[in-house]
Amino acid sequence: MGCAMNENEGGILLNVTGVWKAYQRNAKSVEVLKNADIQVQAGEVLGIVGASGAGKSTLLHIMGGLDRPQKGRVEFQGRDIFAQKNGYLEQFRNRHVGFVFQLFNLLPDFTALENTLFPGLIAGQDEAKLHERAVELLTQMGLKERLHHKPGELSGGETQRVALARSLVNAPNLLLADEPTGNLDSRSSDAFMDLVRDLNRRFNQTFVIVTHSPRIAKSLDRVLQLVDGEVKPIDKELIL
Ligand SMILES: Nc1ncnc2c1ncn2[C@@H]1O[C@H](COP(=O)(O)OP(=O)(O)OP(=O)(O)O)[C@@H](O)[C@H]1O
Repeated sequence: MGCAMNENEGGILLNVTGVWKAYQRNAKSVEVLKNADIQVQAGEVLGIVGASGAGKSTLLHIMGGLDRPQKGRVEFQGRDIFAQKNGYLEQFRNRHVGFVFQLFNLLPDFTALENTLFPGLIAGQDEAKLHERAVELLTQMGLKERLHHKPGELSGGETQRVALARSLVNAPNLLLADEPTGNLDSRSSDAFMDLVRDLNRRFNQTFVIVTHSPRIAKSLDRVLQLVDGEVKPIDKELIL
């Protein structure tokens, strides 16, 4: 790809400590995260598994600064992301984190290329360089012939690869993916995970991937399990 991806050089990239999150439901408070801790190492591909409703998406959203915990800290480069001055959180989300969701979240009226450009335009990247990088990323994803197609004209696998290109356009330190292959057939899912591996190997790109798939979980560097609101290590060999 020929583009500097980020400055990940080992060590803890994101340090989540004592995170607590409860939702109000029918006038009752339901505790989803209770003292959840996660240390994401720079350059790893980390998996998060857990039963449906265990709080995986909630945790991922908090890690990416999309949602606030009631207690606890999320530290990036030694700073508590929720305790900084105006504008920090938006900047953190836009420049340092990339998100890939199961439902892709692409804008339907814009082409693959335009969707990929958006986060870079918001970040104020130089337009010519941004365009070059977006085309390069989409080409890398095997989408050179699909640059001007809208999401409705793409397959599920292609759409998800556009979402991956879009999430990488600002060279984020951390890529957070919530069930990224949940809607894909096994071939597209394998192709997506091959790209993840390739990005990790070539650019030391750090990933946190929430997955229900035992096959994907087993292929990751390290897997954590969310149980009763807490994060616990799990032996990959024991994942069925
Ligand atoms: N905004 C909200 N308001 C109220 N309850 C919520 C909200 N978001 C999530 N929840 C509840 O919190 C719990 C955890 O949800 P979350 O989506 O984090 O779980 P999950 O592990 O990602 O589940 P799944 O694997 O099914 O996607 C669920 O019981 C869910 O219903």
